[in-house]
Amino acid sequence: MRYGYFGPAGTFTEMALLRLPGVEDVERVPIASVEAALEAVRDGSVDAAVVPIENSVEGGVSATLDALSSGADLVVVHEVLVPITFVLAARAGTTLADIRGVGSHPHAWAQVRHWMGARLPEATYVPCLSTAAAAAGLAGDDTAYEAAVCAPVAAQAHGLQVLAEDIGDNRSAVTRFVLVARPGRLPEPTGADKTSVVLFQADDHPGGLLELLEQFAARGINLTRLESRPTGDALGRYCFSIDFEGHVNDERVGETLMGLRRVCADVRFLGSYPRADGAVVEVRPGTRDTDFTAARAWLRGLRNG
Ligand SMILES: O=C(O)C(=O)Cc1ccccc1
Repeated sequence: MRYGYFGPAGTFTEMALLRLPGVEDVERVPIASVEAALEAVRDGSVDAAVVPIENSVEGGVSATLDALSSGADLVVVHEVLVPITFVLAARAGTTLADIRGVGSHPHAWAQVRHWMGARLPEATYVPCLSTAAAAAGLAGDDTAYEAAVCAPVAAQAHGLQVLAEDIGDNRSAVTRFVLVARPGRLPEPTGADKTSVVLFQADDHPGGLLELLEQFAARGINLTRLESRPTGDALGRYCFSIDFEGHVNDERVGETLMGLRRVCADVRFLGSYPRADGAVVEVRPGTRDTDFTAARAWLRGLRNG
């Protein structure tokens, strides 16, 4: 098996990949952007790819959400949660006073803003493709920045000096990563599963979002993430990217998806997969599989007279 990941080596995404079960037998292929990593899955050059999707501080990773909601269908087959610790790294001999520019990934920069405001208020942010790419840049001598915000492993891998440790504004920051594959066999239901979809509505109308939410509420389904993303067609046109508890094989999830299919112009199914936190889904009274099958049998009886 070949797994692509948002690289180069030393990104937080590589750490997520290393936490996957059976990774010892997997060939790891670093790919410099999320879009290219997902495209490599689509064109078959890798079997699956790991990308960041959601951050407990910054919210959804737009590049991932947008690349999953357009183009050929892909599905999430696994999720991984990684606690994130940032360091400020620089070439040997650099002091805080020498730093004019700081290179990093936009999601990393957003999570160290307060630290930077307090300790390096004059420093300019230099956007880089990833935290590890920012660190790798410092291994050469021609960069528009003197320090990088990256993972401790990336600083170490490039022989950089760590000027400050644990500089994240929120010490309990966690990023959620997903393993994405071409549609095929679904992961088995475990009782602690999540399902992801992107919902497109035909038009903009009062109560449009409520109509979607009602489908979930009526079947006792708890949402774990809800984001609106521009469709790109026109200003004000949005789709909804949603994660919710349950597996597509659960009756209540199947009924919800059918309800959504009726009221949406398009429902893009992004997979059912085991939850990384293992939290068992609490099924509300009246929404168990047996409740749905009994209700269906009752209706069949009515129709048969
Ligand atoms: O740039 C990286 O190392 C990534 O994997 C993306 C990222 C950046 C910041 C927090 C979590 C993931």
